[in-house]
Amino acid sequence: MAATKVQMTLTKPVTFVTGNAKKLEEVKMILGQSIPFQSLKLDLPELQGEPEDISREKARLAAREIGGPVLVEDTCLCFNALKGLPGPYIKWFLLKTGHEGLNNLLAAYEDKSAYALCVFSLALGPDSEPITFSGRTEGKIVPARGPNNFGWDPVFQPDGYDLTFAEMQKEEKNEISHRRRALDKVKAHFYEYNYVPKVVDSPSGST
Ligand SMILES: O=P(O)(O)OP(=O)(O)OP(=O)(O)OC[C@H]1O[C@@H](n2cnc3c(O)ncnc32)[C@H](O)[C@@H]1O
Ligand SMILES: [Mg+2]
Repeated sequence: MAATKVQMTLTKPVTFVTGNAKKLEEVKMILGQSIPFQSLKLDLPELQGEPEDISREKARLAAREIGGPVLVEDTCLCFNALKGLPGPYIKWFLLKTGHEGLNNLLAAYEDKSAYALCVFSLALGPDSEPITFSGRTEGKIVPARGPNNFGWDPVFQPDGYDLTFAEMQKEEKNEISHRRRALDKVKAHFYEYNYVPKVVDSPSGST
């Protein structure tokens, strides 16, 4: 028996709202042609709370601003020794204390393990409840290595690699990153609900 699929045609293209050009660059590289989207540079408020709640609220604010379907994301860098902090507050910690300060935060602890967490939220409009998609990459905090052109990339070394995110080729980071893992879920959602026709990643055997 054929499975019934919910069909939700989007009347307007999705707008990815972010104030961060580097995020946008990675989202474009990761999504390629799979999900058509437009982008808008807008600095949304830095909210407090649990990562999913922050991301969801960000989407509500963005959808109100745009009046149509939006995608936003919030990124956390979580230190296990600090029970997940700085987490969603990493932007300010990085800004105020720099890469060295992030290392110093862990000076009193043996455990340097950390994880990068990216939470995307999709809101189909100002009155729709946003849906979240999380991606996580495990690693550790190390003294900065590599080019300093995207946030905390120089101090994050993913598990199983000798390179920090900053030392990796972009393609390599995008294969294993928190952002990639979250976007795989976003893509699956778009395909499942037929927002867009599936043009890539066809399951083997299908045409
Ligand atoms: O407008 P938005 O999308 O919120 O962009 P933002 O720069 O304010 O981003 P966040 O609020 O999510 O804060 C996350 C912080 O972590 C940084 N960041 C985000 N993703 C990163 C990544 O993949 N590698 C390194 N740093 C990253 C980013 O530059 C911020 O300082
Ligand atoms: Mg932000």
